[in-house]
Amino acid sequence: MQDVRVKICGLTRAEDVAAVAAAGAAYAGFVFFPKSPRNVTPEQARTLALLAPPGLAKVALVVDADDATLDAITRAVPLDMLQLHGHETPERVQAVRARYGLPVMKAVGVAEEADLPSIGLYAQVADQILIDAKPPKGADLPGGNGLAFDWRLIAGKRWAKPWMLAGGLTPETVAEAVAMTGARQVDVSSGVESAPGLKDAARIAAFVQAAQGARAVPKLRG
Ligand SMILES: O=C(O)c1ccccc1NCC(=O)[C@H](O)[C@H](O)COP(=O)(O)O
Repeated sequence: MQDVRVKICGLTRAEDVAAVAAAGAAYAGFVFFPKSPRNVTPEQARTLALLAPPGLAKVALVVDADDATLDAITRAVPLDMLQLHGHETPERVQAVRARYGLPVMKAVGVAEEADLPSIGLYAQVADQILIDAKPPKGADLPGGNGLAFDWRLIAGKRWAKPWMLAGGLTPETVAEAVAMTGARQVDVSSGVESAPGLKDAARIAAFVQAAQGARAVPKLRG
């Protein structure tokens, strides 16, 4: 069975890229959201992306970004994927895929059973789905809040596209999350930081090691 693939999101410094590459993560995420402590400009992201070794996929995370914003990001940064983390409609997902020719991962927030149909809906149009915890009402950030959802909601579920589990994961919990949900890909931000926006190389290494050592044992639901 293949290793669980890991995405470390919200890199802001050259040493973060080095730590993510050294740990063996599959994806490096850059956040373009001014209110975030992890926000980077297209120029900063370009500098960081150019440090990534071959095999480390560079992902730009945007929130309800218009074409002008995406034009600026995609022109500046060598990217492998776009992550749409706002209220983008399925039509907008299709339009972004067509305009930029990059795979698109759509984030879907989950807090209860009623949130699950959206995953199937977006799986029809996106290349990947990020299944994340729904942000609390009034939160400043639509993601990256370090909050987990009840993993039992998705245990044993299958979707038509590859998906990634996110939300409040840590080096200490990721193995249990993988075992419970059957995730083959996981995404983390707060759980590998020493302070908001400050990535911790030791926690990144511990997270990747724990994720890759985990084995999915999904419980099938009736
Ligand atoms: O990380 C941010 O600051 C952020 C800002 C705006 C939208 C999304 C954001 N992060 C989303 C991510 O991809 C996170 O990795 C994911 O939500 C999990 O975050 P965490 O619970 O902190 O591990």
